[in-house]
Amino acid sequence: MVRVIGLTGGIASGKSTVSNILRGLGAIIIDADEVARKIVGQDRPALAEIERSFGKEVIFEDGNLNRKKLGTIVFNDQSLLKKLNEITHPYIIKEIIDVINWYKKTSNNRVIILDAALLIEMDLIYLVEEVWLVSVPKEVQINRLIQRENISADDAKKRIDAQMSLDEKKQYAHIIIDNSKDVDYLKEQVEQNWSRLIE
Ligand SMILES: CC(C)(COP(=O)(O)OP(=O)(O)OC[C@H]1O[C@@H](n2cnc3c(N)ncnc32)[C@H](O)[C@@H]1O)[C@@H](O)C(=O)NCCC(=O)NCCS
Ligand SMILES: Nc1ncnc2c1ncn2[C@@H]1O[C@H](COP(=O)(O)OP(=O)(O)OP(=O)(O)O)[C@@H](O)[C@H]1O
Repeated sequence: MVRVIGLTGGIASGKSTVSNILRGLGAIIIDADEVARKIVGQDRPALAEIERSFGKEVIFEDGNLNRKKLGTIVFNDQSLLKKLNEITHPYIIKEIIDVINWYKKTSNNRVIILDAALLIEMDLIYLVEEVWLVSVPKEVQINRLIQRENISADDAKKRIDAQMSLDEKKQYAHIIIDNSKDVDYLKEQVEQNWSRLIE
């Protein structure tokens, strides 16, 4: 049997860090950001739709998506973010379901971690048996985001505010992982939940 766990949390809350720990413990990771990058690859229909809606200026000369430019556009305008979601989400959801089904057919006795910032917003909860939520105080989240992306505090806040709030997400969570301290503290909680899961 293949089991599927949803891992969610705001931008830069620490989902990838948790996924890496879980991979080391034997989990299969499906990273929704990676899927989202794949479906806008060159010659993919989603990329053509983005070009039609957002114009040539979000496409590099070599045909690849200018992610930084498109990010700046959509994270400054809710209605444009909605438009981008309407184009990309159906492709992302289809690909995630296809990958889960492939693992279900080809694997046995494994746990899949579906790492998705927008797990709740994209209505993917029905695919998972538990929702694990990575929680960080907003100030810590802003600081980690600024450091990782090298962006301004203002841009970091805009990206955070484009997502469902942590309090709202908590209503859907079975497990809350506290990532306000160091990585050892994070690891301890992840290992505990993994042991409980595979017991
Ligand atoms: C806007 C884009 C081009 C910016 O690309 P960029 O390389 O700068 O960021 P990246 O894709 O690595 O995303 C980083 C983080 O931003 C946040 N984020 C991304 N898309 C969204 C969105 N539509 N709404 C809210 N937050 C988002 C997530 O926390 C994500 O982990 C890109 O994020 C995108 O195409 N987004 C739409 C697809 C999507 O919803 N992806 C998230 C799937 S969970
Ligand atoms: N406990 C921690 N202490 C210090 N830094 C941390 C901790 N956890 C994560 N980080 C750092 O914070 C940043 C965000 O973490 P990570 O990339 O895992 O978040 P994420 O939720 O996967 O982000 P995204 O939403 O963009 O996918 C990274 O630079 C990571 O190295």
